[in-house]
Amino acid sequence: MLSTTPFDKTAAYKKLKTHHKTISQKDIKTLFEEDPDRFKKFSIRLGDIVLDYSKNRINSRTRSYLVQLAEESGLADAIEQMFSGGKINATEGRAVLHTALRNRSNTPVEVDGKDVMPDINEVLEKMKDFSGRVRSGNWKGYTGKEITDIVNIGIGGSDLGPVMVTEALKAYGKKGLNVHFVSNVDGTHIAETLKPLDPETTLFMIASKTFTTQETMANAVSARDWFLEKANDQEQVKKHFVAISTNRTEVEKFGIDPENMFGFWDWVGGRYSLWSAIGLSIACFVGFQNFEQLLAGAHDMDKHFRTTKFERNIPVILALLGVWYNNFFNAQSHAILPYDQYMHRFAAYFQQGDMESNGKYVGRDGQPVDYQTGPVIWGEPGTNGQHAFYQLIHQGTKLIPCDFIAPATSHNPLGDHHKMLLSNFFAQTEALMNGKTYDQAKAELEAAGKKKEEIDFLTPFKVFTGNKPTNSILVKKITPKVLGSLIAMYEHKIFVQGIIWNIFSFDQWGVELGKQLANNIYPELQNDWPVTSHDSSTNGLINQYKRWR
Ligand SMILES: O=P(O)(O)OC[C@H]1O[C@@](O)(CO)[C@@H](O)[C@@H]1O
Repeated sequence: MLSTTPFDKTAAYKKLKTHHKTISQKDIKTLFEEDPDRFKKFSIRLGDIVLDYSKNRINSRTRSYLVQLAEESGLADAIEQMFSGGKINATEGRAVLHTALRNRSNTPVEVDGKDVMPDINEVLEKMKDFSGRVRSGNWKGYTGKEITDIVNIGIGGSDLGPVMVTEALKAYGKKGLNVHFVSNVDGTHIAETLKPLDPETTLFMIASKTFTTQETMANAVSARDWFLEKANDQEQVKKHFVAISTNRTEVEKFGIDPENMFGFWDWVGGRYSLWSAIGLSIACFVGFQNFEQLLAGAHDMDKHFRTTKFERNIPVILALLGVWYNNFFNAQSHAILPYDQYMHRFAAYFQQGDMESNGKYVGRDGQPVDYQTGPVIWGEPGTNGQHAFYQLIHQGTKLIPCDFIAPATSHNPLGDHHKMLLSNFFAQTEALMNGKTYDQAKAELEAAGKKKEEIDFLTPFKVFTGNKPTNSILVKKITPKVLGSLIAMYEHKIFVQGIIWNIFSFDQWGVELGKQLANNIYPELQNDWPVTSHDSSTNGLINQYKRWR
């Protein structure tokens, strides 16, 4: 198990506490006035990605103390333990090796003394063959027709990654091959999805690491019923159902041909699994070569993360800035704002990635921590967010550090749209930093010819305090490779923060209690008798439901 000094017991923490008192007296605009060359000092270029973190409440001293915090937290060892298959998921006794799934260097990675790369490559070959057959039309349905629609049935990490990536890479999708995603146990989700589809040309991918998740199994049974209603022959299931899981026994019990099973391993966390066979819908949609580019991009970021000194290390810098605001400025959330409509599910993906990893209150020593851990992650694409919640980010009372992400080139170069989009991308971080002073607001109202009493009344509402921290991540274009690097960048940011907060980032015991209680209530809903087994609120709600249904 990793031995690290608890966060608030490090020497760096004490230095940062003292430093915070002085640096927080200066706003970011002043820091730029003192050192106009900040962009050069506080930006990092990695291939087609530039991270500009100069619009933050930091100077070189802040950065050096934050880097010291990372060093004191044992980060260097922790990184090596992860990449080399150490069982750092201690409460489940597992390694954490999503990095092996995209280890395009193919260097050996051992788990329990066995190199896992041959198994990984075998599954990749199977994915390549299968996706090639589906895309070429060689995989036929039970009436001999080609597949036109793929339905991925899964939830959490067995859904969010494929959804996000197939949306972000829609420009690479194969015409005539549609992907759909069913996750919610709410019957509406599968009912609405299947309405326009034809069982003869629909292929279901049942994606579930455990193959026991209630929502996924319920949806899988309903999908099979829908299919058999028309096919009316159990024998035909194997032409329209494949399974993606670690649980062969449950896959066979469901009735899916083991030949049609794409396996992965317990050292792949659900929220880190899109690189595994869980990415089969991605490979079918964008083609296996583009899926390999996605892996290659992530591998580039892995190599950067594993070999670059912390002050020039993109995931480490992002993680340390997050700790700076989370733990020294009491920011409760972090916004991810992609200025790219195809990336509209990117923030949602990292709601699970970040909050299921670092939404923990018990430290690695088994004791409750006495400091803040994982932030709330949220966000929407720009420019939509500007018309929804930027009011609060600009003039609210809460500090919300934001990551702005944008591609220099669009997949849809239509007129001046992209220039308009990027003008907003550049302007927002400038506005959040500089704000607008009282005198500037007043002068604008005077120039607009407003009367004195109106100016005196309105001016305070038009003042922007500024000094709102942002990171800008500018990429050349959202390609499979760049996207792979961006996803891995945030994965490693999450990892670094978990090490610094001295928590276990790769289990998710917090999702169990709700499931357990739902399993107790579900049988109570099978009849009309009033329930009395819960508190008055739960009893009251269940009994009102029974009266209404
Ligand atoms: O892939 P599966 O085993 O069906 O789990 C689905 C999701 O359920 C969880 O909430 C764990 O129970 C997520 O961690 C996971 O991604």
